[in-house]
Amino acid sequence: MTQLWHHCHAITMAEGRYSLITDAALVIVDGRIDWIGKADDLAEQDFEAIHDLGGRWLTPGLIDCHTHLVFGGDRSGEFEQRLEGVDYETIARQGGGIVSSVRATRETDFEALYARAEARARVLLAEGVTTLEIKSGYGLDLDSERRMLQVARELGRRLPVTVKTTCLAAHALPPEYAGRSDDYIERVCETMLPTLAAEGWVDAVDGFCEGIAFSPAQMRRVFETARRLGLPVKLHAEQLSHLGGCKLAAEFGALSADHVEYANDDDARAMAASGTTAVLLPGAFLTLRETQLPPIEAFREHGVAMALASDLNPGTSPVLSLRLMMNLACTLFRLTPEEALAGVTLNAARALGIDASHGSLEVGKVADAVAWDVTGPAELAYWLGGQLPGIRFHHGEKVSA
Ligand SMILES: N=CN[C@@H](CCC(=O)O)C(=O)O
Ligand SMILES: [Zn+2]
Repeated sequence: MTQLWHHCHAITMAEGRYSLITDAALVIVDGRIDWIGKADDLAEQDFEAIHDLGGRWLTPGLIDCHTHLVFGGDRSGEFEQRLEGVDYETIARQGGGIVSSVRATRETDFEALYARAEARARVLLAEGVTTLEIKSGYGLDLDSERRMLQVARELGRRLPVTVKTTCLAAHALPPEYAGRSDDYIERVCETMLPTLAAEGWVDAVDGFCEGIAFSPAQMRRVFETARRLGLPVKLHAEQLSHLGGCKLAAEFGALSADHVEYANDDDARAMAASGTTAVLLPGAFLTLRETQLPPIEAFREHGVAMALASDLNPGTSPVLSLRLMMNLACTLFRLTPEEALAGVTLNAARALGIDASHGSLEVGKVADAVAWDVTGPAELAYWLGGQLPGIRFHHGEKVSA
């Protein structure tokens, strides 16, 4: 089907910059952008559908490239503990944290997991998200990890959103492997990843490289397995300390290294050389009251693409707003509003390995877009989250939340 979208100002985000086209028009053919430019330059032609965007500002659809939005239970009790001064690592070492979400998720059946995840996803979609990355990592056994990934895939089937799944079996040590982390990594590499990959549930592989999770050597084993399976990798790296996760990610050509508060100039050089995107997660930074800022200047200096994501999870980032992350990235990390918008569009697409087809309003890319009722692009980072009025398109289809 051939559509005309006109009467708008297009913020294309080509090359990660606004690359603004005022009084723009787009021709959409079968859900992809076939032409984009000044409306005055568009040749006369017939269209099956015409959308007058009423002078709104049109951006690429927002991409949340790091979420754990499938999980059972909640961790509000931990929130109270942290307010009483018990830190995240201590709670994890006491058997709480991720493992408490594992217990709750293992006890939750598919339909209940799906219902809770759908409710969270709908809030993000209402804010303008058109692509979601969703991780496993609260199952930590084959059946529960599979169920999480199946819920993620089902969200992409039932909702107007593109879902990319990531297997995060190397998220934490399950209770039944207490004191035997190498044995668990063996189980992940020899059984869980090959099985879940062969069944088609996995688009990428992730891990948590941290003192309270897995070592660089253990993550190396997981990455070698992912490489053998032909799967791209990403890594929760340098979140609470500097262990060398960013360098390992860069060595394996990872799509992204995420959190990266404790990354340094050397890490930035290595990530720039490997094309690894830095995924900044200000929701976790704020929730944990972290004080170590990610090396933003080093990322800028070495040309490391910076993405932003909600990191929606019950422990470190119980947040239901990607646009709030844009504001926090500006306010806490001093990104510019333009960098923040690139962080949730083209750079987020890079972090998922889909920037050939997503993340900017350019010919050949999917027609995922939002026509915002704002006075200009800076407003998208200015308002602290919440649903701004606008029209959302997914693959060229006008969709409600
Ligand atoms: N750090 C590791 N994983 C999540 C937290 C998971 C949890 O606490 O439930 C994160 O990205 O912050
Ligand atoms: Zn995470």
